[in-house]
Amino acid sequence: MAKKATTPQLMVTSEIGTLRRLLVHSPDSGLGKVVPSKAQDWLFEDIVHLDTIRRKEYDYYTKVLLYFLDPEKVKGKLSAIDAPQRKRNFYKPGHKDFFKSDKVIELQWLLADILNDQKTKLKLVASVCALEGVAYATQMHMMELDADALAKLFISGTSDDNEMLFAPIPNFIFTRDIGIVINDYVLLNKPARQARTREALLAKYIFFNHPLFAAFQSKILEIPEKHHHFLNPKEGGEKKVTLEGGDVMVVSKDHLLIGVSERTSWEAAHQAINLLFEEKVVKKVTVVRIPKKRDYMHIDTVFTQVKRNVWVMLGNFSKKAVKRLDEDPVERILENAPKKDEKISLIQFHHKQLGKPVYFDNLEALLEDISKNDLGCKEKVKFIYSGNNEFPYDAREQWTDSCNLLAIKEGVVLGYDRNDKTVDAFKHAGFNVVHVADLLQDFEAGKTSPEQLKDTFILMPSAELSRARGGFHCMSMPLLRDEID
Ligand SMILES: NC(=O)NCCC[C@H](N)C(=O)O
Repeated sequence: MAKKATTPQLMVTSEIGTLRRLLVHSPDSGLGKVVPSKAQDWLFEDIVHLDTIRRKEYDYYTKVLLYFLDPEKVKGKLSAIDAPQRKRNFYKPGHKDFFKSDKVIELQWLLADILNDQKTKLKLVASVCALEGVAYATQMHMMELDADALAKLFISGTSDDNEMLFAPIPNFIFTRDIGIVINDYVLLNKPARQARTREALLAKYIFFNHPLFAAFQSKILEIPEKHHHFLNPKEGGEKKVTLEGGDVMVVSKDHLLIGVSERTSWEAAHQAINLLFEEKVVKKVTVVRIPKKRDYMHIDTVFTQVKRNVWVMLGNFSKKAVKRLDEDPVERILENAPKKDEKISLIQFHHKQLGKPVYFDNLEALLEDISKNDLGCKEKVKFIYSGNNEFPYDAREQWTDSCNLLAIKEGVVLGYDRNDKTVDAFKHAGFNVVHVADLLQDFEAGKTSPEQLKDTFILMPSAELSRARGGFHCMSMPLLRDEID
């Protein structure tokens, strides 16, 4: 793709405008190398079965994305693509039959592209080897590899002759967390966890070197560390500047949400606000502070947007939960005393009145304000709750990403098929629910089309994927969405 003239387009002004272009990464062989003793360090909840996660789960995601964003690649061809003798070659970056879409863009493909340039190759080999403590002789050997083999090695950690040279980066499938497009800017991430450091390095090289982003070089933003941070005696302490894309949501062209969470620090939110206001990227930033908990990780694990007036969220941050505490003083004292970090707090900054922030009491109040005041929505704003807000399904289903949905166009979302109570709540709210396999069959049979779909929850198989602890919002980095009027 590097040498082809592509129309470089980067523009995301909402969470729900029709998706036109995104970055993805399909599960590579590194996921099949996660061992139980490293699963937690590598941020997986369990080990996964590679063939199942690919063939029975993620490949459906690829197909449905292509059907919506780049239909010529798949329309009328699905049974041939999936024929056993084709050995999934369509889905394998580096294979001659790979789908090579410039709408559903595979990161490994972009990485191989930039590695065709000798100077970039030299720099990136040196950087990866320094990061992973690779011996000099191996580094020299890596310089001999061709671009496809090297890209594969950088991601999976394993060479073509099956030698594991360094750890895999199994979380690279969660492309949301490598960077975020805000209007026509790209904000690069600073991962909080060691296991995701190589992802950030590869992403940085791709954004600064791939022709797809050539026109946007001055708009790639890196969050600065604090001045003289290296002199700070508290290494790894509270003041670390870390920010991951799951904590950044572009809810309108003027308004950005930044989560402060297990992964994104106050310090990073602070630096990002200054930078974005300085560059005039947005006019308003709301900081959504959530408890630092593995269950919640990023703000997109507790809420996402479905339509202008519909949101899915976890009931713990609802006004009902807040009100219940207000009405029962004993509970409030008990709730607040031992773990005051357990509540959500919402503070909104306007670039012209930085000293006068606006506070919201609960998540619904903020989301309703966005729907009505940022998006001009006249209809009643609706909230669909994880697990239909019934204990214990609310917590169980949030854990398996009931709140982490990807809007492929307004009202049409992709989510896991295992969150039964949440799906029931969607039905109750008037949404159609369809399994992706049936939907693709209907597309192929011409019974329906992406354009015809409205208010639909597309059920995606999830037994293995959910063990990696992220949903389709996490598995997508939108580059281009239509503006919503
Ligand atoms: N945006 C997201 O919420 N991403 C999910 C990342 C899951 C990954 N296993 C992690 O723990 O970083």
